[in-house]
Amino acid sequence: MVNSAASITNPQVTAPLSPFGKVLPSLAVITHIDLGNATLDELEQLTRACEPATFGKNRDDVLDESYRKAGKMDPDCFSLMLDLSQTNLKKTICDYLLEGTQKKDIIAEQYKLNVYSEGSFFKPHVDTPRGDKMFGSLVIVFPTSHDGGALHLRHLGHEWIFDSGQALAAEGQTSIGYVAFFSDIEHEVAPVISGHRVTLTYNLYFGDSGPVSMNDAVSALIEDPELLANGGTLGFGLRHGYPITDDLKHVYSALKGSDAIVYQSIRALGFEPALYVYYHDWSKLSLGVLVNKVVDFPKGIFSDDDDVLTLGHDEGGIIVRQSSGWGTGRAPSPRFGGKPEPMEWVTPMRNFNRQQADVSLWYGNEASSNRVYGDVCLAVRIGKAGDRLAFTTVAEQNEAGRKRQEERRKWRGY
Ligand SMILES: O=C(O)CCC(=O)C(=O)O
Ligand SMILES: [Fe+2]
Repeated sequence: MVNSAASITNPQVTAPLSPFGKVLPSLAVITHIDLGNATLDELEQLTRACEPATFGKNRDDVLDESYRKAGKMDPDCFSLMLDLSQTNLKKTICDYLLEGTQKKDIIAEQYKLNVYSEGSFFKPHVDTPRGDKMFGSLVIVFPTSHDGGALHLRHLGHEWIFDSGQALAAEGQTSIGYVAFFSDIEHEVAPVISGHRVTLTYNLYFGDSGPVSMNDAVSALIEDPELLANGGTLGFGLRHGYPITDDLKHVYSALKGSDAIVYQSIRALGFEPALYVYYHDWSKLSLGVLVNKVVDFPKGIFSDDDDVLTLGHDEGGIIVRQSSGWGTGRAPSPRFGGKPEPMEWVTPMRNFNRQQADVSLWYGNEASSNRVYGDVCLAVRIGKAGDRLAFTTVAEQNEAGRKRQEERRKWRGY
């Protein structure tokens, strides 16, 4: 989700107004309202010119005022002086919402003008996707004073609230509020207590150069001889949240949206993307360990050189080192024999699927209580430049991990 109050001076809407609701062109009364300075009377006129808003239910548009109470005006009944291409909104949405190779063209299709006056609301719902390429919605809230009418967005137990009435009132200059969110986000407009919440909704689509070309984008990335020249691991942070239990097997078939596209594109190129929990080593920032399950970290203090990395490695994990960026020079624990595998993050790690555990570990010569964090990602092994498909397979890695785990068990005596 992105939201903000963008500074745009005097957004204006021109609307044909009629006391009869839907305006027929021949009967239309053309009125112009400056939504940056609208009077109460103008807003009431705008409200009256709207039709009751319907909502999409099983492919039908349904009118049910116990579910959605608001006014709507179709785009052929108004024209706006707000031109999205004159703002940086599409760029902002692209920067915050889209990742990696999806960061291309966005098409924002004007959908409806809505007026939520006193007592209006829209109960929890997800927007009906209009076509394969639709990935989300954008709501613009004009600076007309209102109390209540906050937009609540919910996803996997998280909730974000955008109280446009408060946010816009707090802005020093005339501004619009905006929220953009993915199509699978449940959202709700709380009842408007007073005033008028005037919004414009857009359907957001990927342009032609969007994720359909993901295969090409991933293949261009892998063909770059400077990227992991000697082979290594590419990491993709997951964009969506999934219910995680102790292993990750069930997540493969549940992958959604851009996560599914990345996964399929990589497989189509002959590589083997796999899901891992990436446990961070906070004391050595560029290092981490990829484990194909949630690690049940032991309680209690271990030997001197136990740390998150070695414990993860003992569980069959692969120690990886970010190959560029800050902190890349620090060494892993001496007990870990092999060299960490170089890793490049293609899309940043997100914490939607965070696993955490409290452990007591040795850092330097002091035992301390630590919270260990693991985030789920897709990782792909690639061979060296020129021979990218010569990579260690997931089965080979798992076998090596299993042997290591067995050795550690013997060594620890359990
Ligand atoms: O007005 C809003 O903030 C959201 C409206 C909405 O959910 C919709 O039009 O589908
Ligand atoms: Fe909606």
